[in-house]
This record gives sequence, C-alpha cells and structure tokens, in this order.
Amino acid sequence: MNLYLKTFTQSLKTWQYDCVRLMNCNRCKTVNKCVGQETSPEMFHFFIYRRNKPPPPPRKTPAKVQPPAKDPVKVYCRLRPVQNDEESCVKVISQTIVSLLLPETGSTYRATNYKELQHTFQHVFDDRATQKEVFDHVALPLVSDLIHGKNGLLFTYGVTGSGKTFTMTGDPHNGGIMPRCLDVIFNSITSYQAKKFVFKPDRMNRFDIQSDADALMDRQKELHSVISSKTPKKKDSDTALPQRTADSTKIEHVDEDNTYAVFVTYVEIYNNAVYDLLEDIPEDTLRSKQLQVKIVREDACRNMYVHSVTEVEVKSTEEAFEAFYKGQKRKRMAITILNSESSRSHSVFTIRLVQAPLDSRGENILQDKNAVCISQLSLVDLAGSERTNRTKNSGQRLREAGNINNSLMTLRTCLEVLRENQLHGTNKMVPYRDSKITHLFKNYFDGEGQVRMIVCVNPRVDDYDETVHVMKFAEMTQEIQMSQPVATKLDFGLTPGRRKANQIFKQALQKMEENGCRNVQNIDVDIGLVYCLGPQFPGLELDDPGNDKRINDLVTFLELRMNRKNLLLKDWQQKREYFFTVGIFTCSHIMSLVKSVCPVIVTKATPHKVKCTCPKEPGSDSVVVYLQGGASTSGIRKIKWVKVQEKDSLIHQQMAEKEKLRQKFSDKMAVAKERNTFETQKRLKEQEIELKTHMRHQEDKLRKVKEILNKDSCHIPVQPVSSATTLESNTILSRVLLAQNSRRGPAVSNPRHRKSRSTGDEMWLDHRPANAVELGTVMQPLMKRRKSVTKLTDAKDVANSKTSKYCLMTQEQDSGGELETCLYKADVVPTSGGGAQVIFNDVETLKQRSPNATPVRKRNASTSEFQDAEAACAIAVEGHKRMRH
Ligand SMILES: Nc1ncnc2c1ncn2[C@@H]1O[C@H](COP(=O)(O)OP(=O)(O)OP(=O)(O)O)[C@@H](O)[C@H]1O
Repeated sequence: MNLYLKTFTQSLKTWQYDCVRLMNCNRCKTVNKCVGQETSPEMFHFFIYRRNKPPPPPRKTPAKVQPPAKDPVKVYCRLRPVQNDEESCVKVISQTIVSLLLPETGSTYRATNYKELQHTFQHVFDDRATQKEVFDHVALPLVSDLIHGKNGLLFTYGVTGSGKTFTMTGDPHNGGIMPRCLDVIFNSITSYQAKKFVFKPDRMNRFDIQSDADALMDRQKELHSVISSKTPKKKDSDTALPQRTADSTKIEHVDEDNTYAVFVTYVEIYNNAVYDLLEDIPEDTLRSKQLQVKIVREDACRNMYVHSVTEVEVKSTEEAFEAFYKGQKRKRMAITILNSESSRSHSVFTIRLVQAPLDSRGENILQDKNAVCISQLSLVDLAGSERTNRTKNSGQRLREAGNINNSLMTLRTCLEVLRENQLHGTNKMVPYRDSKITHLFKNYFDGEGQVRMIVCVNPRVDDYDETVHVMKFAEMTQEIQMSQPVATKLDFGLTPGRRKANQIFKQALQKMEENGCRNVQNIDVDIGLVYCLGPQFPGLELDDPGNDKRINDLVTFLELRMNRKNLLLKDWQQKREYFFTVGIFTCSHIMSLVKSVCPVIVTKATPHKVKCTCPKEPGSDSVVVYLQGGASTSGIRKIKWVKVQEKDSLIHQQMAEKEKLRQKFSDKMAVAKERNTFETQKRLKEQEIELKTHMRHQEDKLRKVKEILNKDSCHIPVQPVSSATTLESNTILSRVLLAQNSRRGPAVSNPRHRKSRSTGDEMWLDHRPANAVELGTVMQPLMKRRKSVTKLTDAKDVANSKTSKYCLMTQEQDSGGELETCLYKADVVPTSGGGAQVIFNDVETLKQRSPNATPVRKRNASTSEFQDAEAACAIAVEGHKRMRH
C-alpha cells in the first residue's frame, strides 16, 4: 500500500514539476520584468486548460493612417585590391568617404580642372575588407528582414572586372554574400522548417499549403525518380562544397510559432531577355538553344515576377548550392580582355522564404492560404559596364556589351527620374519597361522594400573614366527614398509560444510515461492557449522631444496589458477554486481506496487535513495528505453531486451491459436453433438416402434369389455364386440349396420318390390353411395316418405321443403372380419334460404355371428376362407399381 501511495505522490510531484516547466514560457519572463512586483509571478506562468474553443477569426493589422516611413537606398563602395603594383586612382578617406584621384592620362583630366573627386557612401570597404565584413555590414540586415517577412534587393554594380561576382558569390573557401545569406537563413530557421512539399508554388508567385498526405506523396515521387535514374549524376556542387567555410551567424528572435520553407530561383537577363537557369532540360543539350525566354508579369499583389520560373525548394545550404551551380553552368560567361571570366548577362538569384503559423496546438501548420507570408531577397549580379574601345569586343561580345550598357543606362535613367520625381514633386513616367532588369524590380522602387547597392571599384588608372560615372550614379542613387518594408502578416489571434509549449508538454508526457503513468497519450490539453500578457514592449527610446506617437503607443499598450492582467487574475481565481475541489475529491477517493484495501486508522484532524496510517506495516511512513487552503461548502456540495452523478452513470452503464448481454444470448440461441434444424434435416436426408440404398440392395438380393430359383425350377444346373454376392445373400442361397439338395434333384412329379418318402407308419399332424387351393397333384407326403388342423391352437396336438411327423403347408403368390405351395416337413421328437420338439428337416415347393404362359427360357436366353426383372425391381425401388403380365 505504501508503495502504491509513494508512486502516486511521486507522479503527482512529477506532474507538478512538469506543469511548472510547462508554465515557463519565454514571453512570460519579459512580462514579469516589465510589469514589476505588483502581481505574483505564478500568474504569468499559468496555462489555461480550455477545450475545443476555435481560434478567433483573423484580424488584419490596423491600416496605418500615416504615410509609410521611407529609407534612402543604401549604397556601399568596395575597392578591389590593386594587381601587380599598378597605380591606384582611388583613396579611402574615411569609412564613408572615398576619393578619386585624377590620373594625368584620364580624359576628365584634360577636360576639367578637378584634381580630386570625393564621394560619400553608407560605408566604404577598402581593398583589405573581407567577405565576412562586407556580408555582415550589407547583407545581414537584409537576411534578418527576410526572416521577419520583409523583402529586400541587393545588387552589385560597377565596371567590368571590378569584383561584382566576387562580392556576390565569392569562391568556395571565401564565400560571398549569396552563400552566407543561405547559411544564416538555414542556421536560423532549421529547427522550424516545414517538411518538403508542404508549401507548393501556385505558379502565380504565391504558395499553396498541401496536406501532409499530399506532401508525403510528392516526397515519395521525388525519391522514386531519384532511385529510378540509373546512373547517379555527379553533383555540380560536389567539387566546391568540401572546401567551403560556412558562416555560423544566426538571426535571433525568429518567430518560433511559424513553419518555414526556402525556395530559390535563378534567372539571367541576357540581351534583354529573361532565361530560367534552373529550368528542367537535359544537361547534354545546348543550353543557349534550349532555354526558353520567360516573361515578366505582375501578380495579384502588384509584385513583379518571372512567369513559370522554376522554384526549387531547398532544405539546406548544400541543396541551394546544388541549384546555384546548376544555373551557374548555364550562365553566359566569356573571356574578355578585361576579365577572364566576364559575366555577359545580369543574374538574379532570389531566395524566397515562405512562412505560415502553427495552429492553436502548436503542432501542425494552419491550413489557410491567407496565413502564408512570403518574403524574398533578390541578389543581383549586374553585368559590368564596358567601353568597346577598351575591350576590343566584336561580333556577339559586342552585341552583348551593347545590351549590357543599354540596360544599365535604363537603370540609371529610371533611378534619376525617380529621384527627380521625389525631389521636385514631378510625376514623370519612370521607364521601367525599357529594360527587363528595371521592369523586374519595379515594385522595389515604386513600392516598398529595402534596396541596397554595392559599388565595386577597380582602382586602377585605366578604369578611372568609367569609375567616375559609376561613382556619380551611385552617389545620386542614395538620394532616392524607398518605403520601409512592412511584414504582411495577419493576426489570427493565436497565442505566442505555442511550439515551445507543445514541445514541453510532449516532454512532460514522456516523463510521466517513464514514471509509469498509463494512457498519458490520451491526455488532452489545449497547448495553444498559453497565458500571456501580449506582445513585447514597444521601443522606449525617445530620440525626438516631439515624438508623441511613441508615448501614445505606450499608453495603449499598457492599457491593453492591464485589461489582460485583470482577466487573467479572474480566471486564475476560478481555476484555483476548481483545483481545490478536484484535490479534495481525489483525496477522498484515495482514502476510500486505502480503507477498502487494508485495515486503516483514518483520523480526520481538520476538514482539509487527512491522516492515514497503516499499522500492518510497522516502521513504514504514514501517508499524510494535506490539503491546504479553503475548500468551500460549495466545493463539498460539488463533490457530492459528482458522486451522485458517478453512481447514476454506473447504474446506467450496468443496465446497458445487461441489455447487451441479453441481446447477445438471444442472438446465440437463434443461431443454435437454426443450426440444429439444419443438422436434423441433413441427418434425415442422409438416413432416407441410406434407407433407399438398403432397399435397393434388398431388392437386388431378392431378384437374384428369384433368378436362381427360377433357373433351378427349369432344370438349369446351379451356377456357382458370384464372388460379388454379399454374405447375406450367400446365407440365403445356401439355405435354399440345402433344401433343394436334400431332395437330391428328382423332379417334383416323380411318384417313386414320393412313395419312398412315406413309410406309412408315422402319425402326421397335417397343418394346412383352411382355404387352401386344391392342387390336385400327387406331390404330398403320403400320410396314412394323419390329423389335419387348420389352426394350431392346442399344444396337445403336437405333444401327442402318437404324433411323430409334422407338415406345414403354405400357399401364396410368387413374384410372377403364380401360386407357390410350400410343404415344410418336420420330425416331432418328444422331450424329457413331457412336451415335444418340432425339428424341420425338409421343404418342398410346388410352383404352378399356366400351360398358356410363355415357356421358361434357357439360361443363355434369360439375360433379357434378367434385365426385365432388374428394371422391374428398379421400378419397385423407385416406388412405382410393379407391372405384371
Ligand atoms: N576584393 C577582391 N579580392 C580579391 N580578388 C578580387 C576582389 N574583387 C575581385 N577580385 C578578382 O578579380 C577578378 C574579376 O572579378 P569579377 O569576376 O568578380 O569581376 P566582375 O565585376 O564580376 O566582372 P564582370 O562584370 O566582367 O563579370 C576575379 O578574378 C576576382 O577573383
């Protein structure tokens, strides 16, 4: 008993421990700190156990009345190291200022008096800046925004060979911005990734949510196609990846209640046409001829996108790299005088992050397409501007260069017009459509999103003239204002911390299971409803004395928080009351169990303190169950009510069980009855068949006997009995033969024989029927002395000392309808007791046949008769009347 109670208290403790663990959610810590000491800490760490309450309908974030805040385009400058001790024309003045020194050979030198041109940027990276520094400074904030649901655009711009591709992609052991972005994204969301194919592109720039079953099917299909491809392809990234150094940065404050999926697209804009570099075409075909031109479209949210572009879902940086290298192989590169690996097209690598909230239980994705939030980061490696007199390009390269310069010119024009419109309030049309690259990013410049540009500069003197233009354009771009991106998330009223609560709850269940609790999986708790006082505090910094908005926001926030606090307090009191009620009930239940199992001494010290000791186990600790706190009379009443309810339900249950049993038995009876009837009928049928068979056998035997007799009467020598004749028929035959043999074969009409049979001394008791047909034959024993009787009624007739012979005559029709007379002859032998014994020793049979009847056929001719008789027997057996002639 003690063991039982110990286990119970242990489980209770574990449960309490788990509850406390369950109640500690990240958010609550903040809440506690913020509100101060006025409320008890437990209050903020309490769970509501509310069942089957549907989540409230989604609320849209209230529309902002004020115009959206704007940010300028941030432009960074990166200098490429000078090669082979060449003269440099660029000098870094400070972290933000760079100076272009006028070389004496430059055309500008000849045209102007300026010796030095200074340009200010967001940040200037000198030639010693590492890839990591550039990434952390420029791209990391964009990745953070991406994870928080905001769009971003980053492009590298500069003269050919200035290090744009190096900055964007880098090399395997010195990764550029793109691989680092992927690293950081996967580092941050890896624990919250959705299973593959749960999100599916709808081909209209949005995503559908697939059911788990459909996603599983797609995964199996993919696996099947991988397995069925006989020769495993060598991955494009196989050579590069092992040398790669991954970036270990991780973004903090990722929304844990969301599920994430990453998709990548890779397109190039070559000669002002868009190509999908990840399009599924056989690798061995000529890529330039096979890739289809794609069109740029606007989606329902007025975002521009490449129609029917291949969106590859990737689950790791390695998978993303696989896609990237696949595209990289198809990207148009060429050797030029200025760069051994010059990009001949603008390439756009887009990372799309799809996220959707978990349901109220923190278990599955909320199946609502509207809840899906898509953010994207476009990494653009522009082709370098180049002057043909320097590159000496001709033919295709020249045409490419022309297109590159044209598209870059359009970009410049667009940004200049945009700047002018913003600065002077004009409404000039921005020619986005003049080039595919500007058309594709129209919604960044027109709409909202972070735009960042890295100006790559090769500081060598030869590039000076072009660098001047690049710098001027880049500096001008900083004056363009872009609307701050806003995360387009819907508020579904779901409580934060669901995923963590779900995880902790599962851990608690596991622990309970380990401690021996049964059916823990059936415990149903609405994990989604974690108590929380709302979102985190808004920013408190007051950088502007006239910033009333912040104060107003704070007031609203605090009011909301106070309301919630009161609500939670009320609910907590209710729960407390309920907890004590249930506690008392549990305790009384335990006590009744203890009582029923062992002799106990139960003392009730107070209504809330129950002591139970078990004297049978000396030395064992007494189990004391304390219930502190106030259990009200209403609580006791509730317990009674609960007990009554329980009993009532028990009775109902028993009645239902009885009824079920009764029904079960009647069913069984019906089945048994049916089975019996069936078996009886079956047996009857079998017996009937058996009887018929038996009768047929009898008929056969009789027929055979008859035949033998017939043969005998026609002086046909007796044939040996067929071996197939049964034992029974043998017996009959032998008896008949015995009788015939005893006559030693003489003809029935032989008078000599008849005479010899009678000595004339015997006294015969002639017993014949009263209505015997007069035969008129001589075939009879000669009975000189005889006494005739028709009925043998008196024993003295036989036991008479004179009577020594007895003859019984019978007359009946045979099977052929002829009269058959039998004389059974016997000796009468007196017995010692004074009686007499009649011993039959002879039988004579006389058959009469009409002289007109067909003469008896010989044995060989009798086959047909035999067959007739057989047929007749068959008829008899089948129940027909026998035909007589
Ligand atoms: N910061 C740097 N540190 C070391 N090497 C660099 C740096 N920037 C560029 N390079 C080297 O300069 C060469 C040309 O760079 P890259 O191909 O990136 O130029 P680009 O601007 O992309 O040229 P294009 O416009 O023709 O494609 C490469 O070999 C690259 O390794």
